[in-house]
Amino acid sequence: MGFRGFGSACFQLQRGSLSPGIQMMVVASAWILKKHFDGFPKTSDFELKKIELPDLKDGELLLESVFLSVDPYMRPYSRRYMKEGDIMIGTQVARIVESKNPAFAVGTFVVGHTGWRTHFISDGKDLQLLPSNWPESLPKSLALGTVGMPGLTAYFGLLEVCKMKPGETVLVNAAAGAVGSVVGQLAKIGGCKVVGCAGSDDKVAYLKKIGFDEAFNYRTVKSLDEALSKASPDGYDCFFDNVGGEFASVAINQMKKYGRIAVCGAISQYNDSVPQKGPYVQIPMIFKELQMEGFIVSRWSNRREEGLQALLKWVVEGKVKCHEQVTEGFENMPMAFMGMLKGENLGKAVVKV
Ligand SMILES: NC(=O)C1=CN([C@@H]2O[C@H](COP(=O)(O)OP(=O)(O)OC[C@H]3O[C@@H](n4cnc5c(N)ncnc54)[C@H](OP(=O)(O)O)[C@@H]3O)[C@@H](O)[C@H]2O)C=CC1
Ligand SMILES: CCCCCCCCC/C=C/C=O
Repeated sequence: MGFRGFGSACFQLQRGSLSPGIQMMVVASAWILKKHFDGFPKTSDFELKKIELPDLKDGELLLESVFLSVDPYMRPYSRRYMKEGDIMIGTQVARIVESKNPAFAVGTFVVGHTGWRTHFISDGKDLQLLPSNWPESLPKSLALGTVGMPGLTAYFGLLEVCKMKPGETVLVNAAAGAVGSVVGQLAKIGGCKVVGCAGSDDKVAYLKKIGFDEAFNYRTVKSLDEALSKASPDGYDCFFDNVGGEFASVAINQMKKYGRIAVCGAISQYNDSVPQKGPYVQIPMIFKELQMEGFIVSRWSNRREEGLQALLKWVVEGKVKCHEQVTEGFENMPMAFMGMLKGENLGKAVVKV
């Protein structure tokens, strides 16, 4: 596994560390969406704010973020679900530093969904515990990646949407990223041939290292159509689409009859101010009798434990390899987010506080 930058968590101020009876104010840092993104996000769209946290009430916990996730969905979600001035949406692995809730012990690590902030207060209801059999030696940051939401996206997208079967050929784009790298490895475990596309030669080398049968750099091939055809002359049974746009328009023509397309993401369109125009999907859909289904991973929230246990087992057994792109420092959240959108990450992009 390629891990970088692990170390101890950083405290800003720890309440309860002074003499009994003396309470220190905890000040959280938070990144705010100052201005809605127009095109590609800019540094000036974000603002770092300080938030004073109140004393804990009975039943509450104080948590400090240890790792925070930067994900593509934040770009389209911000426009749809956030207003200017809101804390940036997001998920973190956090450690409980103070507890007035007997169900949660100080020192426990959990996954929270409270956005880009260093500290927060919770009543525990919105927190997800890491699987109880999480090995001590396994980085907890993986709960944001391979053994977290992106891994679950790969797992349910392949099993339930692509309905992959042994012997089939699976195509995945953004293949060296958080979701794509798991898609390819799960498809191999499932007995498929796997073709992956990524945006640099280093990423292509990584895909081959982790077992992809064919991989190419979509930025440097002369013709995407020819490269797809060369990688699988008989076409594709399953297409796990993370990218959308022009890539998907070309790939759809290489599907086999009755092929299945899982529309997972459309990152090539997230920063468009003006929507892209066709080619349109209807003609290949009709003549190849394709199934094309969009999905959001939360559809399978009731099977989260099943997915996490399967992913955790494969990771522990070494059957699924993980790589993380770790950016150091909470102050670098916007940079890490923008870098991920530009393709600077290999594997899951996370920030270590
Ligand atoms: N439906 C769902 O429930 C979920 C959907 N998703 C979606 O899955 C996709 C992958 O997410 P995730 O694995 O977290 O992110 P990644 O770790 O794959 O990071 C994003 C990658 O996208 C690629 N990329 C960026 N811009 C473009 C572009 N214009 N054309 C082609 N590729 C581009 C870059 O890789 P490269 O260098 O190869 O270009 C970049 O590294 C996203 O579309 C995301 O929105 C993610 C989670 C859940
Ligand atoms: C506050 C964090 C909510 C996490 C939601 C994750 C859902 C991701 C769905 C992704 C869609 C497209 O990228």
